[in-house]
Amino acid sequence: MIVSGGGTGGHIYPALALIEELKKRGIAKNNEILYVGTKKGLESRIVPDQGIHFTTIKVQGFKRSLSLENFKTISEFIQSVQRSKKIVKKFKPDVVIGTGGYVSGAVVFAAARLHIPTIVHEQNSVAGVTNKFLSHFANKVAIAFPSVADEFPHKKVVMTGNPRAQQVAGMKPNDRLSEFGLDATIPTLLIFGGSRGAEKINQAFVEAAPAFSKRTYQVLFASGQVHYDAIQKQLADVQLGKNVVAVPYIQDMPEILPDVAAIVGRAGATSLAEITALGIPSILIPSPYVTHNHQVKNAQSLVDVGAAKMITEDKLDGASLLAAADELMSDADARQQMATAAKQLGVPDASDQLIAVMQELTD
Ligand SMILES: CC(=O)N[C@H]1[C@@H](OP(=O)(O)OP(=O)(O)OC[C@H]2O[C@@H](n3ccc(=O)[nH]c3=O)[C@H](O)[C@@H]2O)O[C@H](CO)[C@@H](O)[C@@H]1O
Repeated sequence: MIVSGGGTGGHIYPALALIEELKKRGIAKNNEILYVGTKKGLESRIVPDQGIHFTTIKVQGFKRSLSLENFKTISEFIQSVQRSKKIVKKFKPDVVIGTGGYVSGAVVFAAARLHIPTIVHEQNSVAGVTNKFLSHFANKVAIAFPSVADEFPHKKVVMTGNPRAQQVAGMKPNDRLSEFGLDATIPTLLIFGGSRGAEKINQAFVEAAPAFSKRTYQVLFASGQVHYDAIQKQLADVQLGKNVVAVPYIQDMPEILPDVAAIVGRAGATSLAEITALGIPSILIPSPYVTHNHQVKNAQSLVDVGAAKMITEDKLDGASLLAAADELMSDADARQQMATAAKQLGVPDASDQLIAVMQELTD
């Protein structure tokens, strides 16, 4: 199998979760799996760390408006398809799966041209540009939100959920918070802005940090790797309480999530798959910088059933973050109700469903 998806964690972790399940069930061995990404994307750090065979191609994203740069991009796309074809011909996979991001565009397109069975996985409630393009060539389009079905060729669509949901659904509380110097018996609020961090959320955290330090609940905050130095400088004059911990990135999120009482974060689709798989109450601050504002739609599906609260980014500052956090962390009953509502949206067998689609194509 060749897997390709990249740029941000939201496209990478579902692929890794699928790979983990395939290996666990003995369907594929490590040397039967190749991950194709880019050097620049987060995948070049995350995937090799997992011991998965990894190779890269060079790809560039399309600009929304027509520009000279686009011609360069088109020529690079053609080159990356050629390079992908070489990789596919050499590895000879039975199936190729794309989980989004520009890199998967080249790889899945190349495989489809070589008549290899292909699947694209769309995590979001609004179709990504790459997946929409690929849906014309791929054999199947696996989705995680029923509402996105209409954006793809009807006959190819299968609702599977997001494999990351199955990976976290089986996790139990295990006191991994102690590794951060926190006490797992005290309710803990996890704050992070998607896989790359979000400046506005980071800023609000810095403003609220002195007040968080006086609360009876704990706060674990991940700034995103690239923002960490700046955050440390800003926190230099703040006397952080023992109950507040700031880190650049949480490497092993599935191990941590069962121990957190609530989450403040973006509304990336893979984060939401985790939140609903485990039933974690959340305050969502959708990124306004994504295609067709899809994070608002992602978030709305949780808000509509009482599983989450939403703060729009323009209303976010230290005071509004603190007020929302205090409200949620002081009301265990409300958290329980939100947790129950969230869990009803979860798809804890998403990997099994996606594997069934793969097997159907390759049998
Ligand atoms: C800005 C952008 O383009 N965002 C998109 C991107 O988000 P992004 O890459 O932020 O994706 P998600 O929020 O969906 O997922 C983030 C993933 O990173 C993990 N994590 C995060 C922080 C950390 O410290 N450690 C860690 O492991 C989370 O547990 C989760 O598995 O892909 C998502 C899925 O297609 C889309 O819905 C988002 O709109």
